[in-house]
Amino acid sequence: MRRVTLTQFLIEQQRAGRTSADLRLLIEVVARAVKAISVNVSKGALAGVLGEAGTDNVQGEAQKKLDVIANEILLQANEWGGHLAAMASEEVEEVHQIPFDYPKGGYLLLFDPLDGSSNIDVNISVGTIFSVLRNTAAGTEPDESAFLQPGTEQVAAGYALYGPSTMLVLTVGNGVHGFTLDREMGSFVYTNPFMTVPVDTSEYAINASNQRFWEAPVQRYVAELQQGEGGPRGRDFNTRWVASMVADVHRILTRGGIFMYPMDEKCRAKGGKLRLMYEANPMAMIIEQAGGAATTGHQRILDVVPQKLHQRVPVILGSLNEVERVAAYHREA
Ligand SMILES: O=P(O)(O)OC[C@H]1O[C@](O)(COP(=O)(O)O)[C@@H](O)[C@@H]1O
Ligand SMILES: [Mg+2]
Ligand SMILES: [Mg+2]
Repeated sequence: MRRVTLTQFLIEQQRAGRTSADLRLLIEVVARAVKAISVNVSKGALAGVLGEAGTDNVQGEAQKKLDVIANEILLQANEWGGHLAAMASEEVEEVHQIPFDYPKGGYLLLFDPLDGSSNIDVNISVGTIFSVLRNTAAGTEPDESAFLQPGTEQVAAGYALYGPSTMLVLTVGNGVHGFTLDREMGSFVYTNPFMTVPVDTSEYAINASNQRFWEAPVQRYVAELQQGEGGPRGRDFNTRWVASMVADVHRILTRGGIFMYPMDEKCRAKGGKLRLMYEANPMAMIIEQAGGAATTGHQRILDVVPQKLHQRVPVILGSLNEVERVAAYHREA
């Protein structure tokens, strides 16, 4: 099979009028930053990048060294790129402006620089998640309100998975495409065209230790799965929980499944666990582009009108028929 690189794939998307030259170049800059993060992640203790950074982020979470390193790599690479009006990151409270003397562009980039932080020190797959919006705000320094666009307004979304191999999975609104990093060549090679999520599945992902905090619809749904063949579902279900959203979602994109971080009594005050703008929205766009579905339980995630940059939402996504069943249980409740 002819080896196609990410650059060639994006040029073909541009020729087909699916991306602008600026968006193509922006994605290339993100891909370069991902390669640098991948080098740091794969070096681990050899590069002294494991452990706590000794600082907290806007979420009040203790930052890992790699959270800070990955954030710096993405900020620096994209500041210089010339395709952005501004950026937002899980690790930075305010909107990150492009330095005044740097060229600016028409896009807004949002990212979770290191997803699955609790797995860094135990050498389990982690990732990076990103989302791209158009800058609709007038003026040179977009503020938070410029970013508060529903997920339907995303022009691109993607994630990097730092696992046994490093992969980049993205959509520009024309299906979902996977690329594997060829470390010798130093480039991403097109390995997974048009990834799709099977509509049915027998595999679910949820942090079961939160069961006592779940709402009735999720209690009911998971109880039925656990009853297996002898229960109302009439077949057995298996479970997986990596606790790195990127890794759990990648498994679902590869072989199907349902991922749930629903509303529960533990995270109700915060509105949920996962962040809308740089975790839920990009993953929802990818899953929908792959034929799956993504809901808060009560609403399609991509239709949520954001109120705050670091807002959290319940997330239920994956194989269409299972996600619709969970949404139906919420309607019935
Ligand atoms: O520790 P828990 O409750 O299982 O939560 C795991 C979830 O938290 C996250 O690690 C949150 O993301 P960050 O690591 O980027 O903060 C998700 O990747 C994952 O799905
Ligand atoms: Mg995350
Ligand atoms: Mg993170």
